[in-house]
Amino acid sequence: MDRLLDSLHTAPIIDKDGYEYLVHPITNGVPMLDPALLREVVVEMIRRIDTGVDKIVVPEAMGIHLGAAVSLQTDVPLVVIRKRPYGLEGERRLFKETGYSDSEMYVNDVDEDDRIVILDDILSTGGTLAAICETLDEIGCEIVDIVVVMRKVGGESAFEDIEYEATSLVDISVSDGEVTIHRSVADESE
Ligand SMILES: O=P(O)(O)OC[C@H]1O[C@H](OP(=O)(O)OP(=O)(O)O)[C@H](O)[C@@H]1O
Ligand SMILES: Nc1ncnc2[nH]cnc12
Repeated sequence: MDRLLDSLHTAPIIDKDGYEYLVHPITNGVPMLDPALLREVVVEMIRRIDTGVDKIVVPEAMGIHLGAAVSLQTDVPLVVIRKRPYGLEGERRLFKETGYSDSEMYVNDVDEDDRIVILDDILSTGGTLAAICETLDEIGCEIVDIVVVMRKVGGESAFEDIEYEATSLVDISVSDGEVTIHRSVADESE
């Protein structure tokens, strides 16, 4: 996890209307994503999921590179929850709130009884993952694992109100222009 931990200390932090926002290769694709960093993260994510599931589900946009890499390695099909509707039969709309935006997303191709792994880059206010889990529950899927690269700790999380647990590779806080690392999976092997 050296690459991920090092990259967190060098990532720029910008102000989004008072919200301290980390600009990181995994969460933004900016600064550019080193393949060795992506590989390190994806290997750790795959270690933490049941690869015998029916589908990997990721939200657009910054779940896509992670989901694509995990899908290639595991042969599990990838479903992307999109920010635009296609109007296809069975499409479901969800409403999500994050720390800096409110928006709609659209779920296609997830069916009752599907066994699902959800992946994403970051769990921050939890609004995105809470909305996704609620919608997959309504459809009648089984959410087997939820894995994120980073979890922001120290704030309120909508995700705490729901029955699922998310595994993170690293827990961070972002404050006064600095990232603090609270825990990482690297600690588990010590
Ligand atoms: O826990 P939350 O507060 O919901 O924040 C986490 C979400 O925020 C980001 O997505 P964003 O909606 O900014 O879209 P992007 O992936 O297109 O950058 C990120 O990729 C997560 O999906
Ligand atoms: N890149 C990011 N930095 C800080 N908080 C976030 N919440 C969602 N994405 C984030």
